[in-house]
Amino acid sequence: MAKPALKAALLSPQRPLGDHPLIVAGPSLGTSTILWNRVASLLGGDYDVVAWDLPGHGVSPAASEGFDVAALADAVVDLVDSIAPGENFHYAGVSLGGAVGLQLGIKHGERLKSLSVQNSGAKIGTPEGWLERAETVRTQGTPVMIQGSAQRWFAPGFMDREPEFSSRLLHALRDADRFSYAFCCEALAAFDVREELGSITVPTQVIAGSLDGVATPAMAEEVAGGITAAGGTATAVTVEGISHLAPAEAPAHVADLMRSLATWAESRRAAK
Ligand SMILES: O=C(O)CCC(=O)CC(=O)O
Repeated sequence: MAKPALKAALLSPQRPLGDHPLIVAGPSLGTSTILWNRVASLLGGDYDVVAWDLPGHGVSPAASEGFDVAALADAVVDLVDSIAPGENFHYAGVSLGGAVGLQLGIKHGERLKSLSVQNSGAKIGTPEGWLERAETVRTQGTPVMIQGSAQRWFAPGFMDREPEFSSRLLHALRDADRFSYAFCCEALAAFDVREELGSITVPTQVIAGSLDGVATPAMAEEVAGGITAAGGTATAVTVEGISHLAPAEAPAHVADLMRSLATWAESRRAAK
């Protein structure tokens, strides 16, 4: 599988990297680094926050061939090495970005200080569903997804309360490259790490939205359970009243959870 090229945006204040712990944040399918703006503004005083974009989304170039979630995880490590060579980092990701986080924990665990998996799972949806979506978007473009994704992404009332922010997120979906979006769907079709969760040893939190029908609280419990069953450290938390985009819908709660995990993981590393 080809390793796609990823680009990222620094969401914390401009300053030399390295004086603060690094948080690397990953998007859900169809969104961009915008997803992390609010959490980054809450954490950016104490952490360097770098958010990456999926191929053909936001600032990342379109992919010309398919990739899997493992290749995305490899590309995230390359990205980190290009801005902070060899540095260990806290990782947070939503849905497909969370799947990349699980893959990082499995394959590149030595690089992670902590892992925050949000609105995600060890397997998301069905291969048939993703392959059908890939074909639809390849032939009709990403605008065909806007209505359905808006319903899945946001809890009822969010778009009325936050018209500008929700519209920016949906514009990222409209502007995404259709072929890259389809490749992402195919990567999700092939993604299933339920049998590999036990190899994740980095401290992990799994955040679910109580109204998320894509990545349910039960899926978050499954991830945390798979890690703890093998002796790892993981907790599952359900945030009430939100759907599929936790950092957009509940930024203060998510930032608090991420800060708690990162602080605890840093102090545990310092004590070793
Ligand atoms: O959000 C993801 O990364 C995968 C799930 C999804 O595509 C949600 C949606 O737009 O239907």
